[in-house]
Amino acid sequence: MYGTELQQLAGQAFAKAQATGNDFVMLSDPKGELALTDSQVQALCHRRFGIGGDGLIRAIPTALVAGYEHQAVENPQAYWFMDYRNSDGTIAEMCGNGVRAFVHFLIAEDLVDLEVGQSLQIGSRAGVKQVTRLAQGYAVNLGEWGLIFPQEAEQDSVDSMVRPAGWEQGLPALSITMGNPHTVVALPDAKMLQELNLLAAPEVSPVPEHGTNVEFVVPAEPLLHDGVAQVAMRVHERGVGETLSCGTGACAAAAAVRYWARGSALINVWSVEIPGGFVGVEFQANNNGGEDTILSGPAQLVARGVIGTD
Ligand SMILES: N[C@@H](CCC[C@H](N)C(=O)O)C(=O)O
Repeated sequence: MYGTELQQLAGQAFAKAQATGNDFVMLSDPKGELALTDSQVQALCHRRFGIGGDGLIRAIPTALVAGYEHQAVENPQAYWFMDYRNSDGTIAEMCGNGVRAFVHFLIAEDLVDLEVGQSLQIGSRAGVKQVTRLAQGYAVNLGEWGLIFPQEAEQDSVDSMVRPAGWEQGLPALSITMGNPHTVVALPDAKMLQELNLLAAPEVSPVPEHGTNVEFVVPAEPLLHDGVAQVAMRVHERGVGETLSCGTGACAAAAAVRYWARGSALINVWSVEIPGGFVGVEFQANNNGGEDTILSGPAQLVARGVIGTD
């Protein structure tokens, strides 16, 4: 299985990275020569027949990405573009864990020089994002979050229904864009979150135009610990299945719980526990009257190698 696809890529150097257990095959393509097919991505991400990963990220100069060259013109600092693919080969607009892993990879490959405290601009399908290197990990400004169905949500705080596999009834949900789509559902307790079957995709109605990632959240009681709001989350990702973490999903989860509680004082600093660890989420008012979302967390390179089919 996938022998042909791997053969076609034989000799290509790769790295493997993870960020809170969300793992990626990383490829460097400085001349824009690697036009990967869906089945090549599936082969590389396959956990038995390939390298294994929730997704694949190709580092390519922004100026060479068809349809996104303007990002390099408007923002010459955004030299590198994060070309993200889900493990099934589909393209996603953004990956919050992936962009941290991406910058870590660029540093490790000597493609950029970035000291702690310095920031870098990264081209992506969701626009140019600023990533800052922290003493431990990275923080990325993912830009403005938004409601996918604003009219419905504003009437009711509920705009969709989600039915997890094996459940008779659906649960109320809120669909949020972080550049990519998310549908967030609150569960009453941690036991229910733990027992949830996420092997099959939950049923979402209505489905946002380009599909959705589904996050299940349990807010801590009390919500605040030392001024930080705490939630636990599990996710079923579009194009992947259940993963140990989803950075944009953590931001959407915090944004949804915050939206549901908007009658009381808004909390801006959140900690999201996922099966792969913890990420931080911060909301900051921006100049457009909206709110930017800043995601922070670790990233690590776990291996380097060369694709081969001997
Ligand atoms: N795991 C990522 C999100 C990856 C893309 C997602 N599966 C989609 O299709 O939108 C993250 O950390 O944000």
